[in-house]
Amino acid sequence: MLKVGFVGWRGMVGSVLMQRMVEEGDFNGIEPIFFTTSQAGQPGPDVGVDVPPLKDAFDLEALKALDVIVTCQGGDYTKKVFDDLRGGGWKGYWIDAASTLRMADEATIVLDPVNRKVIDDQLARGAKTFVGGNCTVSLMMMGLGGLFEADMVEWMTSMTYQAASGSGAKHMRELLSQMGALRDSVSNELADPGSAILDIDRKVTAAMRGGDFPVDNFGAPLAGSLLPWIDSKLDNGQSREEWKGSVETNKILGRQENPVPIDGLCVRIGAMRSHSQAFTIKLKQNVPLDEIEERIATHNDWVKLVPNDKDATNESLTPAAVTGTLTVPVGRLRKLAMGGEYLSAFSVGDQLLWGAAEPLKRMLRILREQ
Ligand SMILES: NC(=O)C1=CN([C@@H]2O[C@H](COP(=O)(O)OP(=O)(O)OC[C@H]3O[C@@H](n4cnc5c(N)ncnc54)[C@H](OP(=O)(O)O)[C@@H]3O)[C@@H](O)[C@H]2O)C=CC1
Ligand SMILES: N[C@@H](CC(=O)OP(=O)(O)O)C(=O)O
Repeated sequence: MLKVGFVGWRGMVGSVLMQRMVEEGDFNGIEPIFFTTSQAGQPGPDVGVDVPPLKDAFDLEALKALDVIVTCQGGDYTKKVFDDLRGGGWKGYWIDAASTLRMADEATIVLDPVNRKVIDDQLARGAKTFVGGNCTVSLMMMGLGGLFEADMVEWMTSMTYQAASGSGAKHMRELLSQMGALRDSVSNELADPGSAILDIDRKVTAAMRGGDFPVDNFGAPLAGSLLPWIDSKLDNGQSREEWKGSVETNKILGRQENPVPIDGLCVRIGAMRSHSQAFTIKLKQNVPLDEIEERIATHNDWVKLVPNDKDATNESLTPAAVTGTLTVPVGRLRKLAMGGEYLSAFSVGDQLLWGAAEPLKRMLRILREQ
């Protein structure tokens, strides 16, 4: 039986992973051992099978006894532990949600509905390090995988609308606090249907700019606004999140030699945990729309085509509709005014499911099936 260590299981991504593994009976047939950076010795979580008390996540000897380590603890933990473990001769499988190792030669980015062949090839070569992709990248690939599979894409832009959860639990709470503060700033006016909307707007704007508006985590108002920068700045003016769109997509596809150019702007908006993206896709050829739709819809079991009309779009192609589900709707598909090779598309996906936990859960299954 595989001895599998879980680190970061009580964080936001880890909790979603635990929930999905329990739902699908994934703790049966493995020996799970839970680790912590702060609660060693306390009882482990209830996952439907007996588990020992929590072990110290920095105890290299305890980690070395494992066949597989699954970590959702974050990049700092990976940096602290991974090299020492490998340097100490550990040859087990490392499955990680953090970005730290993604672009390392030894690492394979996992998204098996899209790149199962790449994963299998890497396993056959003896690869042991598997990392979940960036959330916007994984969600884009789940939606548009059919176009990449058919090698139809010459280049693509992705303009993102990313949820607060991508920054962590504290940011989700802050977004709600900001929403509450805006509402509270005009509660009297809202109770009076005759109050002037421009007065409401003025007060809300003043509240948003006020010194006591809660911005400790985002550093600026998000509720009632947006933030067109995610992560750090690179020398070429891209944000790191924008850079990942190209390098990670091409690595997932195993196309580092002949990459598809992908670029765009990444924007934080006031959604809770589903990321949305608008795409402009330059096709290699003027392919009819029905063939494009067929390619997209049949690529995997989770992508769902949404007809390009208002009711269907507002019903199915929104964070409100998608959050908490594995469905990745793709809609707003139409040829753009620039010509028959220019396609628009819009997709939405739960950032904690396909964007983070689900690819890791499935990678563990792949290892078990070997
Ligand atoms: N692939 C992707 O797209 C994504 C990847 N990530 C990655 O996952 C990592 C973890 O992210 P996330 O889950 O948001 O991190 P969290 O901050 O929710 O959790 C990280 C750790 O914080 C500790 N912790 C301290 N207090 C609490 C508390 N009250 N509740 C729960 N945990 C607590 C836990 O460690 P302990 O038990 O040891 O104290 C936990 O494992 C990120 O750093 C990132 O690298 C995140 C989002 C998307
Ligand atoms: N950066 C993403 C979330 C994330 O954790 O990405 P990564 O796994 O690439 O660091 C966001 O803010 O929405």
